[in-house]
Amino acid sequence: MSEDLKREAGKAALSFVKPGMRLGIGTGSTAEAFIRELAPKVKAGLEIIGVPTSERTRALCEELSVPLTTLEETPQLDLTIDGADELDGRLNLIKGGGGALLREKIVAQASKSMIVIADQSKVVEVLGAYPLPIEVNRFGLTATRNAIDALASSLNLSGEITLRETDAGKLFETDGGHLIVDASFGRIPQPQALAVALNTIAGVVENGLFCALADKAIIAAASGVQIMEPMK
Ligand SMILES: O=C(CO)[C@H](O)[C@H](O)COP(=O)(O)O
Repeated sequence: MSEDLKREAGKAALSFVKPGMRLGIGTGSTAEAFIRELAPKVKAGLEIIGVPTSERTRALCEELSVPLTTLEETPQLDLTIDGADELDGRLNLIKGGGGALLREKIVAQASKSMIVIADQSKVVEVLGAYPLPIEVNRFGLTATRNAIDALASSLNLSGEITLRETDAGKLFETDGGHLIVDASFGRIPQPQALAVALNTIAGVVENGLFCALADKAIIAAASGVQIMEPMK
């Protein structure tokens, strides 16, 4: 997505931010564009308090003087604004490309409402072209991968399951100290069923399928910005 489209999506999201709101603040380059739009409004007097979904987001908010709290101090939030790697017409999402899926899901679940910001290329008919991030415990990694593989087969899904590494070739570690495997299933026709089933595997900490969490998506395209609501 071009920087311009990210900025447009971020700017459009601002119109949903009201004075006094407790905001969940997402992770990723589109969420960062939103934070960069939010910061000057805060400086100009908009009163909000944010809960960041990652250490990366926390650092940017601190740098830009966006006031923060923790989910411990503020366990109920009004609105979360976050990016996504893919979304379908029902606003089921794949998230976790930036590795923050666990905190992102905890924050989204603690929010009365969630708005996704993305560009048109992320809207798909069926989720799964983007590899599904699954956060896993280090202990028993091979057993967990095997269990994910077996579960996928039982749901007629197949594809490579790779352990995420950093550009430097080290294991990618989440803010929670866990690892991520990326499952390239290609198509996930029943995301809710897969999300529930994955979380029955003990070594799975959380998966990147966000179902029935987003209320709206702000989709930026060259032709303009559109608001999507979940298809019934
Ligand atoms: O889920 C995420 C991070 O865990 C991001 O929201 C997702 O990866 C989209 O990122 P970007 O806006 O950079 O494309």
